Amino acid sequence: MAEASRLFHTPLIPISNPLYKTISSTRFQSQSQSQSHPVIFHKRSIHCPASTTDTAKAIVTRDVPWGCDIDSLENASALQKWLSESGLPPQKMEIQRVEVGERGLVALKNIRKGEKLLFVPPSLVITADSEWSCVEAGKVLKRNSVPDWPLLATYLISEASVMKSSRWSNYISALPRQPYSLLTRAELDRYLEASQIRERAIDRVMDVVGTYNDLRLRIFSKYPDLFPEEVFNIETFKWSFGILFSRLVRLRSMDGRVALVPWADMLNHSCGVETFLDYDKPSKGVVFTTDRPYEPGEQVFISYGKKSNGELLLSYGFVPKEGTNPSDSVELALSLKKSDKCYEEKLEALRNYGLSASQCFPIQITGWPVELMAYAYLAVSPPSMRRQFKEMAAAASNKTTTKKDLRYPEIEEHALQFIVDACESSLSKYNKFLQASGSMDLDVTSPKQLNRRLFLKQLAIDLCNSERRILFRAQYILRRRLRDLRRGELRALNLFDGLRKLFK
Ligand SMILES: C[S@@+](CC[C@H](N)C(=O)[O-])C[C@H]1O[C@@H](n2cnc3c(N)ncnc32)[C@H](O)[C@@H]1O
Repeated sequence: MAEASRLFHTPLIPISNPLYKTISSTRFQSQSQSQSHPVIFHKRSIHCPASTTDTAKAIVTRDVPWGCDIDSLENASALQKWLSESGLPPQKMEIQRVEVGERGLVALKNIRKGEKLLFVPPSLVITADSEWSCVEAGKVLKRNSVPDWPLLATYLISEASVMKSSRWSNYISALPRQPYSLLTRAELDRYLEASQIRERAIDRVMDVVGTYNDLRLRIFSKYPDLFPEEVFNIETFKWSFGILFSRLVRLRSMDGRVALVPWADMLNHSCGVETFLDYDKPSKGVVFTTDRPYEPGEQVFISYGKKSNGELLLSYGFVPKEGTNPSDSVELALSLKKSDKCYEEKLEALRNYGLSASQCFPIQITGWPVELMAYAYLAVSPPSMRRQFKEMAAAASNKTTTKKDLRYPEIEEHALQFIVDACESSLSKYNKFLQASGSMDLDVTSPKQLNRRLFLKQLAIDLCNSERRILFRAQYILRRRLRDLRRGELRALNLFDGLRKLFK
């Protein structure tokens, strides 16, 4: 099984470091649509006293290049040229406009299965140890032990702000100006209303906002010459975090370091391949090994990991075609009923195993986890079964190794019906969203905003359809089980009746 090379579940801020604890209470003021538009800085000097290059001391007098439109190939060609001049060996692929993923790497020659490709040298890889154009800014962040993610996010902004003086300027210019991997709160409310992935997306935005606020409070405000607010602000942080979410990789053979790997990050994801990026010690470069052959003209893919469509949307801003992702799953929320006579007892049992009164379980097209059934048993069990609450809660938790596959025939029908009802209620949200999406207001003034909205709307519809499909399937299987169970009970009843009559 290919392990995900990409790392996007890492907490942005290690909890152990109190300085960078997430501010979970951070409130959003609707960060609004402007988030995704290039931020333009005028005539603001960044005082960069110990910079390595003369030009890095430069005064920022022009607009900062915050990437490009993702369908523009001009910047991608400049990137390709710069990379080969900077030590990237000759490649069997080049950046082209592609059908899947806008820009991607396309085979120029026959590529065999099992062939190693790329060989990006460490000198062309961006890590937390990369040199800063503004040396002093880097020193301040390191002195404050800023973890890798926020450090790299600040690094990207800092390098972008010195434009051509940064050695990464060709790379930064080719990055997308509008990463779709970090949506605004308003967008999440509007488009992800039906999906449970919305909660995770909100947490992610909160983490980014919290991280920025911490950095601002504890570092940026103390060094305004190094980190002027016109440059280091929440809009630019959302941009840089959006880039990190969709492009950062964890290189397992480089001690698990997280890195931006120019060129390699032009590879798009396919659910049909299992190969991923890693550092290759013998060749001293970042490579991947193909798991299928490619002909000239074919787009070459890697795997971003075994992720559901919702997770792919969350981190990368795309949804694979319906039915093409074998790792797809949907979160189904189950809740204890407040009217349950044993509500408090059940809740206590759940809490003892780190669960709560409302819990999500992943459902796949092939089935659901045993923990979901255990939770359903607990939710429907009558007071007479209170002695079993503890074992049910334990089995509902994935943190224990106790017997999971519990069966309580006396309440099985109830438990199955309970899950069917949860599917029903979830499906009605999807149906409502899909019905409403036809009349969704897309009346915006700027064409760029309109593009973004249309794009997000389509993503939301695709996600809804794929999640709904899994729920329909689960509901179908559950209903069949219920029918069989009821038929079995009826047959047993008839048999019992027949025997009674016989003995009369
Ligand atoms: C690591 S980058 C890959 C290069 C990217 N296509 C570019 O032009 O910069 C990841 C981004 O590529 C796009 N992408 C990757 N795989 C995709 C796919 N299977 N379908 C649609 N978009 C994809 C998404 O926008 C994602 O955020």
